[in-house]
Amino acid sequence: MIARRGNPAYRIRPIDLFRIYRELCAFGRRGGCDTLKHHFEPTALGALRKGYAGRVPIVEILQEASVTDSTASSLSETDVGQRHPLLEVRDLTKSFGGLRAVDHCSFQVERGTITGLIGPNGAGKTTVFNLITGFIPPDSGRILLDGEDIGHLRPDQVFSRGLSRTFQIPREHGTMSVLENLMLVPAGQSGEYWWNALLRPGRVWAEEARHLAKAREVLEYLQLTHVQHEYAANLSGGQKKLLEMGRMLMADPQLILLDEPAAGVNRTLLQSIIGNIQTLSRERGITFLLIEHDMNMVMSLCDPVIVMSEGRKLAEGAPDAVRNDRAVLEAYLGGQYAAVAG
Ligand SMILES: Nc1ncnc2c1ncn2[C@@H]1O[C@H](COP(=O)(O)OP(=O)(O)OP(=O)(O)O)[C@@H](O)[C@H]1O
Repeated sequence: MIARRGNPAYRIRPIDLFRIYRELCAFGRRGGCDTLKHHFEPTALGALRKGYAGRVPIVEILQEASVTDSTASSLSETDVGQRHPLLEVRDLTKSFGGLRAVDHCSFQVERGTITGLIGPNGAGKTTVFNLITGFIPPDSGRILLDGEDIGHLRPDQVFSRGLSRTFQIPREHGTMSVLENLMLVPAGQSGEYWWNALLRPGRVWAEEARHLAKAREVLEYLQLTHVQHEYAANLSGGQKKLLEMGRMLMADPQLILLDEPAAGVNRTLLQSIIGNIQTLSRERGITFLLIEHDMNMVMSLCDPVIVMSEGRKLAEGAPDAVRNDRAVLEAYLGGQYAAVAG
């Protein structure tokens, strides 16, 4: 596609062109240029390197391809143009006996955002998380992840599609070390089957070495290396939340749902958690949807903010707009939100 610029240095073999096209399609579905370099698969990068023989920086090529090149523009129309939000909740409803916890609730989460989900106690936020992640089935409504209906899937199936979550109360394996907690995450490990250990020991070791390297990288990233051999049960509340985040990262998620990441966390670790969310969003293109009662955190970290009340979406918008929304203030009845709104 870029070969049509007329510069022979830009010529690409058809097979590489096909790979690039395929990867650009995948990229288009995932979100813009900024996140491309983090999502590009090694095969495509290899193809690009081969095609361009290192003459142009990869990111520059991709920006050209997706922004200015005419063939790439037609790609945008056919593929990127039909791009859907990363997560879409449509008309979701869930009752527990006579109590309607989620009541025809609809909202969207756009790629690359850190979206806040707030609302007074009992508004239905955690129930929405449980529905999205397959922990409970909806009574009605749809949940679409990247356009695919995931409303009927089990939690592990949702997880394998790149959607991870944390819980209000962390669910670490207390009698295992921090490192082991991370090593457990990758699904379908060959070592889970005893015959592989006998028949394919090399494969099992190689896989374990890969997971170990990744776990160490995640620990370093989250600054938990110093507690890697500690039992998870011995960690502080904040460290357990970081460990949960680490478990998410082991799965290379595209969307992370955080349920009250600030609850029970001291100020220092809270800054670390906030910093990690921002960096992961900016550098790895991970999208976040987070429930939080700490309004200072929500207002400084999230954009947009979705407000739920009595099972429904009450308001949505930029933090400042939501902060001054009368209906939102009323829903909180002059509680902590009103205090922040000043
Ligand atoms: N498994 C359940 N069985 C019965 N009622 C439930 C169940 N889960 C939630 N509820 C009820 O549904 C309503 C919404 O609860 P939910 O936990 O989703 O609210 P929330 O907005 O997350 O509240 P909070 O901010 O206090 O965590 C509440 O009245 C709650 O008591």
